[in-house]
Amino acid sequence: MAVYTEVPDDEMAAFVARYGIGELLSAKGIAEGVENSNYLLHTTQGSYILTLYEKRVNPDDLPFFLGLMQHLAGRGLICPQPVKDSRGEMLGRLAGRPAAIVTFLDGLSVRRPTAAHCQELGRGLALLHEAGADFAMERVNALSVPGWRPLAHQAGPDADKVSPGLARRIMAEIAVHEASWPKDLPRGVIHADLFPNNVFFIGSRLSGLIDFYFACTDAYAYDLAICLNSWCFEADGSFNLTKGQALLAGYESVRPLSEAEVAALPQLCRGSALRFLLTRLVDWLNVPPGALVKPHDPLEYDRKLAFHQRVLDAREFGLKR
Ligand SMILES: Nc1ncnc2c1ncn2[C@@H]1O[C@H](COP(=O)(O)OP(=O)(O)OP(=O)(O)O)[C@@H](O)[C@H]1O
Ligand SMILES: N[C@@H](CCO)C(=O)O
Repeated sequence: MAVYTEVPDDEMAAFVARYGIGELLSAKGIAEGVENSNYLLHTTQGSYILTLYEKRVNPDDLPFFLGLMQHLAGRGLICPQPVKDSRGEMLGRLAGRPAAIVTFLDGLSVRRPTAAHCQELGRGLALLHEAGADFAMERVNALSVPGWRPLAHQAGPDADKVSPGLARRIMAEIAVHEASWPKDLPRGVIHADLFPNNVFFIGSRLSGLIDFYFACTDAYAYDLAICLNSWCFEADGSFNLTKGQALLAGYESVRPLSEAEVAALPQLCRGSALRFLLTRLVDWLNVPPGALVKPHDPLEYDRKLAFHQRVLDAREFGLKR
């Protein structure tokens, strides 16, 4: 994560003191990520992550995110667990922002996932879907089709400064999905941002999932599409069929896809590429002055979108049927 909000030392220590997690020894801003401000805390009792929720997080959604992590951890999924303060509250306020402390997970994220990592990830994603199936709360995916036109307007004509013709390409793509987005697919809790930086491994074994702040209620296969996009392309822009096959096989080893999900996968991949192109574009054009953040390249997702516009069948992602 990034650091948008600096917290004075005395405020930080007073905040941590309310949680019964020992005395604060150090608090370091974490430069990775783009969404919220994160600090790695060391206390006399161990390590924790402090998150201050920023612009894209609606405070009304925080009970969903924190409740979900608690629910998934209770179902045996390895994910951060929100820590309660002395009044039993998971959500606090620090430096003018909503804030929470969660447990620290061991493991490392991989920059260049192998097919074995993709297989583990696929399995982990399906386990997440199963573990979330009986979570009682719902959250609309604010970054699905109805959210794309407002994002495109936010970027406006400046999109063409990033790549000539981009504004027009985006509007044409939005129109395609508004007219034909698949409905009635199996749905439930999805992570919606399970990129390699949000998945930890110890050796080749998946050891934990983090960053549930885009989680929502949506089609399971859309989560798979997000992972195909973020795990299976190479740095040269090519799609790695072996990785796609491994990811899908890992997923189906736990939760086989229905025919409708298989048929919808090419469009879901296309829409997911557009979603990340749009949010990255808006962020690229609006870096807050002084923030410790490195925005992601929107054009990476423009190239992925171009790939998906030519895909006709999920077998082109490595699906073996
Ligand atoms: N519970 C945790 N345990 C260990 N490390 C964590 C934990 N939560 C976050 N981190 C560390 O902080 C970094 C940023 O966290 P995270 O990915 O949640 O930020 P973000 O701003 O939401 O990022 P993104 O760009 O993926 O949305 C991670 O890469 C990881 O190194
Ligand atoms: N994972 C996202 C950032 C968080 O939404 C991206 O890479 O664009």
